[in-house]
Formats: sequence, C-alpha cells, structure tokens
Amino acid sequence: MKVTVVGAGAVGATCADNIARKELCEELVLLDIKEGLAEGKAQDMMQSATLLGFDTRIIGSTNDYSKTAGSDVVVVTSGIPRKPGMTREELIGTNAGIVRTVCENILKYSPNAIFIIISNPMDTMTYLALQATGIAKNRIIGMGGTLDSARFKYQLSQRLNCSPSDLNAVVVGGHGDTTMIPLIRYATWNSVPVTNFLSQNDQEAIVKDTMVGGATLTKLIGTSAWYAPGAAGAALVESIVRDEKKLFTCCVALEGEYGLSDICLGVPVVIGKNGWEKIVEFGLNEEEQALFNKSAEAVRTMNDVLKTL
Ligand SMILES: NC(=O)C1=CN([C@@H]2O[C@H](COP(=O)(O)OP(=O)(O)OC[C@H]3O[C@@H](n4cnc5c(N)ncnc54)[C@H](O)[C@@H]3O)[C@@H](O)[C@H]2O)C=CC1
Ligand SMILES: O=C([O-])CC(=O)C(=O)O
Repeated sequence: MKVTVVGAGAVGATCADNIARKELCEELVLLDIKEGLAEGKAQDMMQSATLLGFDTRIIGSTNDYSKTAGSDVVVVTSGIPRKPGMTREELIGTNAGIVRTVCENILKYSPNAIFIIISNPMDTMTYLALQATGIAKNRIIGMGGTLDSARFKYQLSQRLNCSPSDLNAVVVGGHGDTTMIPLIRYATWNSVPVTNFLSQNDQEAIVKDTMVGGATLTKLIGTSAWYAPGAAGAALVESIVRDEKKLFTCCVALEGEYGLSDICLGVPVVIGKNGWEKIVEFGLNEEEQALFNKSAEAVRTMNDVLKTL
C-alpha cells in the first residue's frame, strides 16, 4: 500500500505520523509546496521509527508529484487554517485554488487513488475535488464529521464523567460552526441513551460546545487544531487500507439520500477498500431533517461561491 499526505503542516504531519505509527502502508509520501518542509518532517518521523518500532518508509517531497505515483489513498490537507475570530468559510478564496491544483496533480500520477479531503471549508472543498477530478463519487471522502463525532463524545464524556470509548455518538451535516448537527437523541453510553442521564440544559450545552469545538481550540491555540484532525484522517485511511468497513460520518456526494442531491454533506458511511461504500440513512425526525436541510443550504451557498472564483 502507498499513501500520500499533501500538506506537511500541522494536520498533514500529524496524520502522517499516525499513519506511520500504525504501519498502515509500506510507503508514505509527504508532499508540501514549501521548500524542504516535507523532506525535513519525513526525515524527523523516520528517525522516530526505531524508537517507536514501525517499518513504514516515509518520503518527503517539495511539490514533486512523481514521488506520489501509484498512491492508493491521498489525504489532502494543503491550504491555510483559520485564525481566531474567523470562520472556516472565509478560507475559500485561498484554499479553493490550492485544493483544485493539488487534486489535478495527484490524479495525473495516481489515477486510482481514493481522496480524503481535509482542507477547509471542507464540505465545499470535497464538492470541488469531485468536480476537479471527475472520478467516481465513492472515491472522494471529506473528513469533518469523523472529527466532530469524536469531539461530541469528548463533550459527553466530560459531562457524564465516563470513558469516551464507552460512548456512541454521531454528528451529521456540514462541518461548520453553525451547520453541524450533533444527534444527541441517538447518542448512547454502552447502548443506553445518554438523554437518560443528562438534563435538558446539559444536553443543549454539549451540543453547543461540540458545534464550536474547532473555534474554541482556534481561540486557545491561535491557529486551528491538529491532533484530533490528524488522528481522524488516519482513522479513515486505516478503514480503507484494512477494509474495516467501519461506520464514520463523512462528507460524501448525495444523490437523493436524506432528500438531497448535487451536494457533498456529512452522513454516516461505511468506509472500506473502495472508499465510501454505503450511505446509512438514519430516520431523522422532522426537527433534525429541518436542521439538515438548513445545513445543506449554507453549504450550497459556499458551493455557489466556487463559480465566482
Ligand atoms: N476538515 C477538518 O476537520 C479540519 C480541517 N482543517 C484544515 O486543514 C488545513 C490545514 O491545516 P493546518 O495543517 O493546520 O495548516 P498548516 O498551515 O499548518 O499546513 C498547511 C500546509 O499546506 C501547505 N500548502 C499550501 N499550499 C500548498 C500547495 N499548493 N501544495 C502543497 N502544499 C501546500 C503549506 O505550505 C502548509 O505547510 C486548513 O485548511 C484547515 O482549516 C484543519 C483541522 C480540521
Ligand atoms: O476549526 C478549524 O478551522 C479547523 C477544523 O475544521 C476543526 O478543527 O474542526
């Protein structure tokens, strides 16, 4: 197996580090446009191999896409992150051009790759990647809901004083401060609905804190987060290369599912060797479907911005 991570910044390097530690591929290419950055980080990671006990070969590349040739999976993290006070949507002007160029270059050398799009605004970047590559929809996966669901479990675990690993909880919809939908009605603590243990106020606070999870970290750190985003990217790579068929919320092209078409949005999908293999349709209630439709409207507005760039 060969995996490429484009963008050797905070998220890309963390994702690559997780992929190497888990030995998800024999060869891992880290590519960045900034001279020397990817080579330097690749060497640094390789020098941890004997200490951590992994055998993955990591290669760094300054914008030489020939090194990425024949990749099975490509993770796209190239682009600028937001600063405190910004929305993810404000990044579109810079990141759309970067994501388009990267996807086109990758496709030349890896025509069969599965793409995982992380760059923000992720839902629109995923839609753009689908258009720019023209490849089968199941090979384009946007990473957002996987991270948001992990953050949802974290927030629940803090209020319930329990292990996050004992929780099951999903966030669907867009990957935006106001567009994501933490489905608390479906969240369980070892199969028991969490709503049995939480007051209405606590439930509302958990949902709100989950939705602004990325913004909260951006304010604290001064730039956006990378540990959980990198781990989420690697978890998707793992489910693909090991054909685990795990269920994650990912941003994928909808063709009538959840009542929507011509949009990429976060829904539960089975991730395996073919990319996203199946959309799982939850029975959303009226209120949840209304939130989902509203989320889609906001994402469509950003998708329309693409036409003006
Ligand atoms: N979908 C999600 O859940 C998340 C998305 N993000 C997004 O991921 C992106 C990356 O975030 P960070 O790693 O923190 O930023 P960063 O600034 O640390 O790294 C980005 C890297 O991309 C590189 N780059 C820029 N243009 C490029 C090009 N044309 N080709 C190759 N490399 C290029 C830069 O040189 C830089 O090293 C941002 O857009 C951020 O908003 C971040 C966290 C979570
Ligand atoms: O908050 C951001 O801008 C980065 C991101 O998407 C996240 O951490 O969820």
